[in-house]
Amino acid sequence: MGIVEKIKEIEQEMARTQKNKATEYHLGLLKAKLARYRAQLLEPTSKSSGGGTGFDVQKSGDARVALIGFPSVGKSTLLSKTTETASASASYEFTTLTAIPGVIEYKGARIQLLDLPGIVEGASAGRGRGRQVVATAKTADLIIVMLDATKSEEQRRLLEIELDAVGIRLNKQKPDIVFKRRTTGGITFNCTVKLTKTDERTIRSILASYKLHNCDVMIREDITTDEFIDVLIGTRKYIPCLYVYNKIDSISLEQVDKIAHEPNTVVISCEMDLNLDYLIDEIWDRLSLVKVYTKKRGAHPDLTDPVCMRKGATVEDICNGIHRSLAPNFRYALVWGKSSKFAPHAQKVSLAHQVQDEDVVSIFTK
Ligand SMILES: Nc1nc2c(ncn2[C@@H]2O[C@H](COP(=O)(O)OP(=O)(O)OP(=O)(O)O)[C@@H](O)[C@H]2O)c(=O)[nH]1
Ligand SMILES: [K+]
Ligand SMILES: [Mg+2]
Repeated sequence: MGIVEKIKEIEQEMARTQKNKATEYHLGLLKAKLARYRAQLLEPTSKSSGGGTGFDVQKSGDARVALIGFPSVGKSTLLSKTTETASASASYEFTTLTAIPGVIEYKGARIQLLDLPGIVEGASAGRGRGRQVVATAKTADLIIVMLDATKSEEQRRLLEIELDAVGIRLNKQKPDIVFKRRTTGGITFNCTVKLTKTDERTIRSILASYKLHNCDVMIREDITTDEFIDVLIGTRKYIPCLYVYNKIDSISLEQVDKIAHEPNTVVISCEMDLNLDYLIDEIWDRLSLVKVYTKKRGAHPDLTDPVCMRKGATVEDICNGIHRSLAPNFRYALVWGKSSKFAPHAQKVSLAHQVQDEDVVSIFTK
């Protein structure tokens, strides 16, 4: 029996099994099995079997945003409207057949926007180019799930299922679990909160089913069985997501108003140029970018060419972004701005110092 059939079989068994306290343990085991088969299916061991990798587009700029959606929702139209790159758009489905990168320049950041082919239900299981599309989504810093405002709500859930199947967790934080493999010593299980959605027995049996007999598990959050499996598998990607409803020119004002109030949602019309500036501003926000100005000794800071970094970036990241010879020869840096302890004066800092938006940094080398 192939992996796909095995997956089907487990899914059927799970659907047959009633969800209650008595079956929780059994369902947990099935989930673990399912996750293992899915991982096998999606991460082929030999390169030649293909399918598991995304489109071969070089990452560029400060962050990557991927456009995911069904055919003809307006992905290419959005790329053409917001970047210098033109991507063919047409009323027929599957106009776009490959990944097309464009660049949004905004607040000193260069954001790569990736137009992708439309996907259909079952994309993650290898239908058409769908698998390549969802694999590419995994490389993004932000995913835009693009939807047609004139179509049913169902489309959103279907896309979420496809992304979930390749291990993408949208708008979720990595669960607060520390998991360490050991070579001896058995299983050490610690929990700092009361577990209401899973229990120690289920977790221990999942560990056993993965043949993990020596490890430390520390759980610091009221997690579900699925979340535990996610951390165990370790290849999950936690990516922020914006739901963008296009074509609001074709629905009523009441409908627009209702959609716009959903969380993580932006409503636009590419054709009528509605709300596109707001969308770009939201993209910038969700990427959690910070910009930092560099300053040479004795000179004014260079305000025309900021260095763009992800939130949490350190002085070391800045060094590496400028030139790889910088960090090895680093002596100290001076930082002005929000991250300086002595603001408005400078603070002398080391490589590990975390910068904040709009800081000015001077780097001193040996
Ligand atoms: N009414 C309306 N139509 C739009 C809007 N934006 C795009 N369209 C139309 O929707 C159709 C599909 O647009 P595309 O940009 O090709 O869509 P796509 O998502 O890239 O499609 P695929 O590449 O085939 O997956 C075209 O006929 C566009 O003119 C909009 O804001 N309102
Ligand atoms: K199209
Ligand atoms: Mg297209």
